[in-house]
Amino acid sequence: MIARLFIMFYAIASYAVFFVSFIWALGFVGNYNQFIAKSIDTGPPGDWGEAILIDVALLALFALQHSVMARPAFKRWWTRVIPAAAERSTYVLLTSLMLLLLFWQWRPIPAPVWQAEGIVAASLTGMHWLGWLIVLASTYMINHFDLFGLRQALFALRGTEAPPEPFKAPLLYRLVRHPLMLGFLLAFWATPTMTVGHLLFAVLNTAYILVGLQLEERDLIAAFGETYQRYRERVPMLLPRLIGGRRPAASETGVPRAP
Ligand SMILES: C[S@@+](CC[C@H](N)C(=O)[O-])C[C@H]1O[C@@H](n2cnc3c(N)ncnc32)[C@H](O)[C@@H]1O
Repeated sequence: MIARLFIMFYAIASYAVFFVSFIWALGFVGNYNQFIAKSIDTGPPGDWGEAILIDVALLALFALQHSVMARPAFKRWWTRVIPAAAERSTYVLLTSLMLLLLFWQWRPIPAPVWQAEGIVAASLTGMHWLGWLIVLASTYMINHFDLFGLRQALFALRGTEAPPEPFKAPLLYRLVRHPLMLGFLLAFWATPTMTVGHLLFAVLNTAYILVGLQLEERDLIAAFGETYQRYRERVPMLLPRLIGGRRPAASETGVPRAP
């Protein structure tokens, strides 16, 4: 019972660290210096070469941890070392710590790339916040409490193991297969003030998201098989179809097409 309570406490503590990193992420990317200690463009402009080297290293470190620890093979090995119920919380905790390190150590390159004014600036700020809203909403469409390890800890507290989450495609997941990542892309790119440092952050994160999604989809196909394959054929990856879209083939729906 003590061990189960400890896992629950660990899951809540990891969630609290995630919460801090998420709030800092909002302030970091949006440059809200009045609320947070350091944002993407704050700090004295230093040497570009050194800044690029450090920023790329920080993002690479985050990408490595975030992708390696998400793979099923790593999880199988890792859950021989730590309790299965604490695996997701550990992932959340280490990811959040990596993000805090990145925000803290990020070197700004504040040279401007674009500066929007008036209605364009307001629209970009609106799209930026829409992106964050999509990120948060998407976690609830999958299962917020499972993604952040709280569900697994709660099951452990009751003395059972959480069953794996089934395939889901509600709401935004009917428009694109990865709304959460689409939200991040909006939040990173839609800004009235784009600097060289911010552009580096947006470009590298976009590349990482595109590579990460290949790995995630490989795992999703292994987990959900034919169901995910059909979903993949029917629903675009990141950009929603604006009008109509392709009619699903009979093989995708199981229902013969009307002539
Ligand atoms: C951080 S979430 C990102 C989900 C998705 N890539 C997105 O951008 O909206 C990653 C987790 O969601 C799960 N996942 C992704 N798509 C799913 C789906 N359609 N149904 C159930 N789980 C899904 C993956 O297995 C993974 O554990």
